[in-house]
Amino acid sequence: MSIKIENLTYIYNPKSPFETKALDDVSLEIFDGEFIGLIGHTGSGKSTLTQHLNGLIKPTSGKIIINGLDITGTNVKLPEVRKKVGLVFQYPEHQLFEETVYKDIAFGPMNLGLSKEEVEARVKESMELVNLSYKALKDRSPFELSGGQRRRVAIAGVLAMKPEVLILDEPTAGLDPRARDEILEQIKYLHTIYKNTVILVSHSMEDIARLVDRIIVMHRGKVALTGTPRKVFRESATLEAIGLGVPQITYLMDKLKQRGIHLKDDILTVEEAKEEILKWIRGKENA
Ligand SMILES: Nc1ncnc2c1ncn2[C@@H]1O[C@H](COP(=O)(O)OP(=O)(O)OP(=O)(O)O)[C@@H](O)[C@H]1O
Repeated sequence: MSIKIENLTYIYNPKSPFETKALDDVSLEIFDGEFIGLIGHTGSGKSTLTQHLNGLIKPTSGKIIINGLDITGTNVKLPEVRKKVGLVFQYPEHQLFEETVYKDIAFGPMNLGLSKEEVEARVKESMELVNLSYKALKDRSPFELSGGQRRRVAIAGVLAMKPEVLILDEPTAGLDPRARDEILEQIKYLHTIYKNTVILVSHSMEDIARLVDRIIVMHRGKVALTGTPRKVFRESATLEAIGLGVPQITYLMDKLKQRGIHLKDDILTVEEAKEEILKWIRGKENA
């Protein structure tokens, strides 16, 4: 599914002393099957933007067109939009409410009016996708599980709806590094098998650089930069000016360049850096 955002502005508490312009004339396009990383400082407008994409918030002005349909129009059926655009909120486990893992994950598909068998198949499949054992956990209370497992249950609940657009707002916030890496790898895996459109919101360049096709950087309610991770990381001065660091490896490569050691320009991972540095050493030895 493709998403087109045209001149989107959103103001919280308009015409009051608490008025805040959270989005300021944002225009951008997200293509079918893209894996997007939406990055920005706290308060830059990321959550406000994502909540517009399934109609949770109506724009102050501007349009959101999903697969050709303007979802800000008056006669649009928002439940239909929400079947297609799944949003995993920040700390989604706070919204778990059923007494068993099964019931929680089944809640969305049941509301779609699917048969009992289809609901069960979807619960099983989505639990497998987030690496939760169906057999061992389906009858447990979500509240007995670890933080990482509860997060997975909440993500599985959205996956069970089979959304064509999957939006995850800081899905790893508050998790330990291992749980964070596992969840990010699973999201990447999901995208490779389903080829759906994925928007992953994050504070951290480091976390998402390896995963996404394109990064959109938000700053004070506007799009500050957009492009492939390699292209965006070349803008290290702009990123630093808005208080977003580049991955450590990019920083290190910049420092080497300043000392006259010119390696490939757009290194993203430690493996690539290792290869380039070894190549450089071999070049020196043979010189
Ligand atoms: N419910 C609300 N009422 C009033 N102002 C709000 C509300 N939600 C967000 N804002 C303000 O809108 C601006 C954008 O906030 P938003 O939550 O969209 O940013 P964000 O980039 O998602 O931040 P974070 O990374 O902390 O989630 C901020 O100035 C924020 O204080």
